Amino acid sequence: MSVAVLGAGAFGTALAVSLARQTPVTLWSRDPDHAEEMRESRRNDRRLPGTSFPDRLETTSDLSIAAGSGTILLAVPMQQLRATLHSHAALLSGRRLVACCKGIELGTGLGPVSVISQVLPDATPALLTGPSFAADIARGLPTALTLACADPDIVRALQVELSTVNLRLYRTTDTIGAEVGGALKNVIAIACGAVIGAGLGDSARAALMTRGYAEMQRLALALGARAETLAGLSGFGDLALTCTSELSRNFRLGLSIGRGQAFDRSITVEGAATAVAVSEKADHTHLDMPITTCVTGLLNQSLTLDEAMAQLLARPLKEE
Ligand SMILES: NC(=O)C1=CN([C@@H]2O[C@H](COP(=O)(O)OP(=O)(O)OC[C@H]3O[C@@H](n4cnc5c(N)ncnc54)[C@H](O)[C@@H]3O)[C@@H](O)[C@H]2O)C=CC1
Ligand SMILES: O=C(CO)COP(=O)(O)O
Repeated sequence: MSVAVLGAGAFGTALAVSLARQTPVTLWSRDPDHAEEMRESRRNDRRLPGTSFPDRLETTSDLSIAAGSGTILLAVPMQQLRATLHSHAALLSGRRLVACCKGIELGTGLGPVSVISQVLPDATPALLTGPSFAADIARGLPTALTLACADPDIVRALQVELSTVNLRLYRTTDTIGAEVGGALKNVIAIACGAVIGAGLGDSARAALMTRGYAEMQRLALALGARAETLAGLSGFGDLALTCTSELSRNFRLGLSIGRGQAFDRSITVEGAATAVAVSEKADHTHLDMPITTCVTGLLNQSLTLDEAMAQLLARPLKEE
């Protein structure tokens, strides 16, 4: 079996490097210069510096070559997923497509599996998500992730195909739970970064993580997910990683908000758009998502951090 990874960012490259230690992998970049640069240097210095490519990793900017692989991983940012699928619909239709992005689409409120299903109804969509930094995967450090696909036979086959000696995949058929956990944990990580950046303390962070988890569960259950999925790697696991590590870009965006510093908006920070998308969804469905709403307010500068904290602390007292 061979694998293609579409999107030569940090995560796509890390997955390609990891998988190419055991199987042939084609890494596709939309930019021919980038694909050629990687082919010559055997590295991706633009997005994942310091990692050498295994022999079985090839790069290309020709999607018809990449699409010859049996399984296709989509490692483009969430808000670019629909455009990528539309641009290459003829080659991707009817294929096994494993989304590797985390987020909820602006405008539609859909997660990655749902976007694939909508754009390419003949494809078999899956989602690879959970706690992992690209740098850790590329170095071959021990990692465990969730692989979600509605089809129980296909998810088993993909689990075997995409697990490696260092990358252990757990499977689930609950794609909604996996989508929501991976998306919302980034929003909560921005909130946690903000309180740490402002010096509000580890106790405040623990409160946000726990109540943020309650928001993740509330949204996921309302959409038909299973509670145990949220307790797994794609939910609790990724929340724990992202809210506690400065390697996380979402957490670092929060830190910069808390410290009143500028942040480079060209960096991929999925939680920013997802906060807006989820706030809209919460409004339509009358779901109570106070932390997500506050993060949206911080990002669009309609709220200061002091005002956001005051709002959260002044909410009516309730049962846990
Ligand atoms: N970096 C990490 O540690 C991890 C990232 N992820 C997820 O992976 C996804 C991608 O993140 P990164 O790779 O880190 O981002 P990145 O910013 O390093 O790379 C994104 C890549 O997507 C490409 N791209 C953007 N729009 C495109 C389009 N329309 N068509 C083709 N290619 C396009 C860009 O050229 C770039 O190479 C995100 O959803 C992120 O949440 C998940 C786990 C870990
Ligand atoms: O998803 C991730 C860890 O699981 C990566 O986090 P960031 O996108 O915040 O860097």
